[in-house]
Amino acid sequence: MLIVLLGPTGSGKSTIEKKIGQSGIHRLRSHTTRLRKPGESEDAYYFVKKEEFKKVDLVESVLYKNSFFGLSREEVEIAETKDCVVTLDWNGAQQIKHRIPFAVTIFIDCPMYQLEKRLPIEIDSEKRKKIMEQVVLDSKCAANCDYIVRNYDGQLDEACAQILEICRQSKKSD
Ligand SMILES: Nc1ncnc2c1ncn2[C@@H]1O[C@H](COP(=O)(O)OP(=O)(O)OP(=O)(O)O)[C@@H](O)[C@H]1O
Ligand SMILES: Nc1nc2c(ncn2[C@@H]2O[C@H](COP(=O)(O)O)[C@@H](O)[C@H]2O)c(=O)[nH]1
Repeated sequence: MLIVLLGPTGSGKSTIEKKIGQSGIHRLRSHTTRLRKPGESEDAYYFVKKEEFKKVDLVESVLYKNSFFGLSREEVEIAETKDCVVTLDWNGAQQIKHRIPFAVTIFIDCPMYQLEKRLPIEIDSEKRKKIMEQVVLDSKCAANCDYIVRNYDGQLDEACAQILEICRQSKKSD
């Protein structure tokens, strides 16, 4: 079973991945050529050089902000026997939907004003404006996802419970 999370920055995708991980949902690890961000955990991705990335057997890949991201066949195969979650952009999610019939896409929804409040305080107004413009673009894919789950402020437990329920129902209908 493979759950693919999508949603704008700050909607809570990594927080949800961690929380549903406590219920036994395994997080798949993507490869990327981007550098590790300060404070980012070492296992957030397989951080690799472009030459190495090109050699990986990938099920899907995208070029995003000058860096490559992709999910390897080896990672996807884990989802054949285990309940798994991965966060992808819309382009990658479409590729996965074509190739992995049991993948379920879930858009994580949050109101704009809450997303803006969740942005780190040090981000200046110019950058905030750009990020929020991208939020509008990223939100357009919601209607094409299999499910939309609200992760409004204070509703993390409810959001995770809904995702676990979707996982249960999807396995039943397989
Ligand atoms: N239900 C919620 N209520 C309040 N705060 C939340 C909730 N869910 C997540 N947050 C907070 O919102 C912030 C952004 O969450 P997170 O990093 O999980 O988002 P994301 O979608 O993974 O973002 P990005 O795409 O930028 O990596 C974090 O500070 C997190 O603690
Ligand atoms: N198509 C894919 N998109 C991916 C993958 N791993 C992450 N992502 C998406 O890339 C951007 C940037 O991520 P960040 O860690 O730099 O914030 C974000 O939209 C992720 O959802 C992947 O394997 N394939």
